[in-house]
Amino acid sequence: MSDFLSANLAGRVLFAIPKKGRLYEKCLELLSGADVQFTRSHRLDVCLVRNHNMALVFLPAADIPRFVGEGNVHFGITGQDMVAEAAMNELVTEVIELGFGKCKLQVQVPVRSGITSVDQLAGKKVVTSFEVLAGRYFGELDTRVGAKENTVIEYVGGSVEAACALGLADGIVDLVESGETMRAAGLTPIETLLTSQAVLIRSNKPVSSTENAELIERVSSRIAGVIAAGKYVLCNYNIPRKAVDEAVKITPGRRAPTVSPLDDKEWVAVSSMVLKAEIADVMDRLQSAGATDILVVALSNCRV
Ligand SMILES: Nc1ncnc2c1ncn2[C@@H]1O[C@H](COP(=O)(O)OP(=O)(O)OP(=O)(O)O)[C@@H](O)[C@H]1O
Ligand SMILES: O=P(O)(O)OC[C@H]1O[C@H](OP(=O)(O)OP(=O)(O)O)[C@H](O)[C@@H]1O
Repeated sequence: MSDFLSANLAGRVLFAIPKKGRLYEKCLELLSGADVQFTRSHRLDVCLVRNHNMALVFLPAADIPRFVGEGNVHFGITGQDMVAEAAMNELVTEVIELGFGKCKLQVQVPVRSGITSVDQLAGKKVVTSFEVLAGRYFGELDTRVGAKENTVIEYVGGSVEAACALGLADGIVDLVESGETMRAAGLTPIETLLTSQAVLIRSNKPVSSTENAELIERVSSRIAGVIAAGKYVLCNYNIPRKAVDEAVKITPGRRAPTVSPLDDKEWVAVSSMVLKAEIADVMDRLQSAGATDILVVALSNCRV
């Protein structure tokens, strides 16, 4: 790290971001939505934030839980799977589930192996990048089934799905999202160890100054706003006054909908936040209740 950087890091809030991989682009979108301004120079994994007393530290997603848990950085974004694998659940607090990087950690075996239950893997060989979680899981399994020999857990850093075909393993423990990688490798899932998504975590160690504690709070709250904006739309419509009670039940909003008078005494205008995933159904029900001019507006940001 340059002398300039180390001198300027002192006293700043440190925020860890995955340096590449599945979560990287989404994290950049979040930082932009939260107006965290920075320029990442080509070779550097630390950069100063221009508009806050903060620096970003770009780290492998797997290392972020430990850095946050041990208090080397104040907060960060990583996967729940990484927090569990690093055994850092007690040392960090999950502040926000971010809704991306969703996947499952599954035990998989070759379709042609005929294995249908994890019990059949006891005493055999399992390859994984999640040696802690897999080790704990198969350790308990070995005890439960009274295996004569312990299941062997072998670590590989990537391309785990190739292990069975290469004769290295009887089964693997790996992440699955669409299932494409698993199917292409001729594998099938027989057990789910955990489900995961990206999370904002903060260290349980105390923050040295009130200003820094407030800054962590402010940036977390901005990120929560960006995430909420992605989940909700704003639904505006006109409805006869006599039907407004029914309409409000359909669009109760987060706290309560805004109901405003119109120039026509018999009608009111309603504005309410609605979950994006439910909007089509909500529009159908509003129409049946007598609503007209139903407009749905995307939110680019919000504070909830
Ligand atoms: N296929 C996937 N779909 C969704 N999320 C995933 C998927 N694979 C991994 N993730 C999530 O993204 C996190 C980071 O995974 P990724 O494979 O990008 O890590 P990495 O090993 O640091 O990057 P790289 O593979 O580029 O070295 C995982 O811990 C998991 O939470
Ligand atoms: O179910 P799918 O949608 O196919 O995704 C699963 C794949 O994604 C992850 O690997 P990634 O592509 O991140 O590369 P890696 O093997 O380098 O970790 C994971 O390890 C699987 O291989």
